[in-house]
Amino acid sequence: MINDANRSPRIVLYEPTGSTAEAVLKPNKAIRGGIPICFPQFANFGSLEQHGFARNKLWSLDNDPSPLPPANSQSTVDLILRSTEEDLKTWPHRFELRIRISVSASKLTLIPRVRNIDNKSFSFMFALRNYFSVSDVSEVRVEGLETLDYFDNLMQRERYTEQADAITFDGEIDRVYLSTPTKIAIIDHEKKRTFVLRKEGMPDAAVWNPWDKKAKALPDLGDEDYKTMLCVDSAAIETALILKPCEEWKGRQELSTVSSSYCSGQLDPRKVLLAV
Ligand SMILES: O=P(O)(O)OC[C@H]1O[C@@H](O)[C@H](O)[C@@H](O)[C@@H]1O
Repeated sequence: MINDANRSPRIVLYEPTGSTAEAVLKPNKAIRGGIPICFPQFANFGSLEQHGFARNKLWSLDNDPSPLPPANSQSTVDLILRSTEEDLKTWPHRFELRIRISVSASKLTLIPRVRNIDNKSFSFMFALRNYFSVSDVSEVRVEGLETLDYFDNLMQRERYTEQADAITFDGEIDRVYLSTPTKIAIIDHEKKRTFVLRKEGMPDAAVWNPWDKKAKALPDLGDEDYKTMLCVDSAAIETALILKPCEEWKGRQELSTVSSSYCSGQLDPRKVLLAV
């Protein structure tokens, strides 16, 4: 961990072959990018602030990530967020939210965990909001969500069934795809690059792009930036996760990229992993 020129703490993960990942720790405001963590609520699906309070908090280094083994390499970091007295006023449940972040030459792995340290059960939603950098969103296809049901947040959360062979983008999108497979591919034709998202414990996938009008209304997004971004989240939204006292929930997400040799229709995890 280092302090930058503005004295903000930064966590930088290094991996021997040269990959890096960096997080800037600033209180009270989520970054429009990276992987903000939505907890204990997704979007406005409840009475808390949009996407819950966790993404706006300053996390700490977690020195006791048990039962995971201690992280003993420069490419892994464990972070923790504990409920504060202030949080308890709006969400009266004592929790520990942990995340292990590991970077390697071929993938970024996130292991989120939530532990109930209260004396009564609680339920929550969870999402890893992945901001993918793409060359041109109107040339991107997302595979793995076809034929699935989704809630359309642009249509008062009405439920629809996806009819397209793959998801493509020509306007604002704000959906939660339900009970998705564990692998989703985000295929960037122009960059000849495919992101492969593999997830466990988070059955849903939210897809968001604000498009031109909403991008203009977002103060922290440039007017044209919607063209080069796409959010595809690993999420548990439709069925809230429930924890009894002392119980812990654990999810897992792996992000990797493969080159353009990975084409539509090859969503076979073994092929994808061997090609990395
Ligand atoms: O601007 P935020 O809080 O990061 O959220 C972006 C969008 O995220 C979507 O998932 C929500 O359904 C939208 O309502 C929201 O506008």
